[in-house]
Amino acid sequence: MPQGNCKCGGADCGPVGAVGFFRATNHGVPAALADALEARAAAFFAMPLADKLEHASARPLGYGNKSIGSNGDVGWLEYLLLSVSSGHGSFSLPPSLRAALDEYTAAVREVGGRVLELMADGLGLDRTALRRMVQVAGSDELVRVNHYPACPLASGVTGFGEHTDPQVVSVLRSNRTGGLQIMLRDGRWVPVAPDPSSLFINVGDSLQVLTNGRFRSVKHRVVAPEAGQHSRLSVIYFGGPAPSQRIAPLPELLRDGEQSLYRDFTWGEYKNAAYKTRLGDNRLGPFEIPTAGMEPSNSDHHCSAIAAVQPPPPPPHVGQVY
Ligand SMILES: O=C(O)CCC(=O)C(=O)O
Ligand SMILES: [Fe+2]
Repeated sequence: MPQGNCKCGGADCGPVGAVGFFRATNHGVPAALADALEARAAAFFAMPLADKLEHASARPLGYGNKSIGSNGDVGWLEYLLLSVSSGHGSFSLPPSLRAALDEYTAAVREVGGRVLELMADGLGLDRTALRRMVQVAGSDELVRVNHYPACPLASGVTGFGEHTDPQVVSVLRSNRTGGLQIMLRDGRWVPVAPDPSSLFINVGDSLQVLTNGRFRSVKHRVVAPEAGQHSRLSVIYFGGPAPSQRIAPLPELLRDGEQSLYRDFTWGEYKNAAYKTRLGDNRLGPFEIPTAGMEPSNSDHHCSAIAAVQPPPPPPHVGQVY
């Protein structure tokens, strides 16, 4: 970011560990906005379940509890999922929460847009080439507030099962409670040290396709806090395109003779296909074009019931860029 830093922390920035995930500091989103949202969201999640369920009518948008998507994925969490573009959807929220969400989302959306401009610059594209796909009338931008209470009875419980984010880019902030883990290219899971003053940027599946695999979406998951730990609260902005947006490797990026790794699809088609799958499935699998000498990627990863996740090995490096 022009006035910020995207730090690269050494060994894990190399070819083995380079995945589409980094931490942005000095991003310009005032801490007061995030703090206000965190307080309002905590008050919302502290309400009786019956009151919260009144906000669950707009599925898949609205309030959700333990169930993620409609295909049986569960996690130890509750959440609010809202559309940014359509004014957070049609259901009512406490006005103070809505106002805090609006203000925070506008600020973090700007960070997402600027990250996309810098990525486009770095790729030698027109500066607006990526941003204009997701920050345009009709685009499918979402904001999600996840609340993971401490699990009193067990440790290592799945809060949010492993997955990649389907959109172009995601911008995440959490409170001081950890739990987020990402998978390095060699399959190792590493914890991400929580840092409420930073924003964590994820490459989504759509950006992987647009760059023909130059930028890779990163698998991530969340382990719920244990008894005695504070709840984890995270807020994520997802930059997704308009349903009619064609998702295909950008021709400007393809070198002479370079084959597209994916067949063309629209964001609407991808979303429809993704909603029929499980969270941990390789949702790009059906769109991959097998290339000579390359196995199609494995698409039978499932992360289903609330279950203990394999504890990660000691982290080789924590908290910066992976
Ligand atoms: O809550 C988190 O830290 C991450 C959640 C997540 O990956 C998501 O909502 O897509
Ligand atoms: Fe995610």
